[in-house]
Amino acid sequence: MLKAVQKNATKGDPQSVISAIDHYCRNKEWAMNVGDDKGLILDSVLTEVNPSAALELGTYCGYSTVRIARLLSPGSKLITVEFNPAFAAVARQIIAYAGLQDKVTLVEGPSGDLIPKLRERFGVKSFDFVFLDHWKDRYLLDTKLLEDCGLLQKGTVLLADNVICPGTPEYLKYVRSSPRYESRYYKSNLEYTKLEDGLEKSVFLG
Ligand SMILES: CCNc1ncnc2c1ncn2[C@@H]1O[C@H](/C=C/CNC(=O)c2cc(-c3ccc(F)cc3)cc(O)c2O)[C@@H](O)[C@H]1O
Ligand SMILES: [Mg+2]
Repeated sequence: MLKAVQKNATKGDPQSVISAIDHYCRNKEWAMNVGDDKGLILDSVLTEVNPSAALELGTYCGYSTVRIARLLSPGSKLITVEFNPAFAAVARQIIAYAGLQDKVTLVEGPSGDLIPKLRERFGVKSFDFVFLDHWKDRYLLDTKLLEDCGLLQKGTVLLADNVICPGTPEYLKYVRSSPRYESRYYKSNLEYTKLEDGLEKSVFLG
């Protein structure tokens, strides 16, 4: 994937990096990026929120990191968390190739350990936007951790990938039944396939 970006994308042009990855994953080797269909929903929710502090759980190769960072207003920041050093190394190169390294802080380590340290280490008061795309059975735990650490504020938008496939049943149940969230499902399809998948947008009500 990294080679495909370096070969086919234009340095400093995030859209060309996104297109190169999508082309590679459609034609050469499938990969678990949020992809272009769900990516358009991510783009529209992000543009609507226009966050000054955004968090991504599960960088993987940095595809959604680039999608998010390219739409951030000047001075806004994205913190992305990845615990696999090999994926983090690839993501750093893809983010840099897109020219977005100044907007993105990639933190290596498990989200469970890092979330409680984000305030002291990065001066984050709270997040306006959180993209969840890491292990599906950790969405709920980490959402509760973000609540407990006071990193969510009234109006914070959580956007969760894969709520249908592979699925995040306990997370969905929580955000859809909790009085502290206003939740909505965006139907789409699993990246680079015709299978159904979707994103769940949940607004924290405080
Ligand atoms: C331990 C929890 N904390 C974590 N802290 C930091 N990074 C974490 C964490 N978990 C996982 N990660 C990282 O996030 C990424 C994991 C993503 C998991 N995603 C999926 O399993 C996934 C899987 C599919 C999928 C769908 C259909 C299939 F047939 C096969 C796969 C589609 C997707 O869009 C997916 O996001 C990796 O880079 C991993 O190293
Ligand atoms: Mg995903």
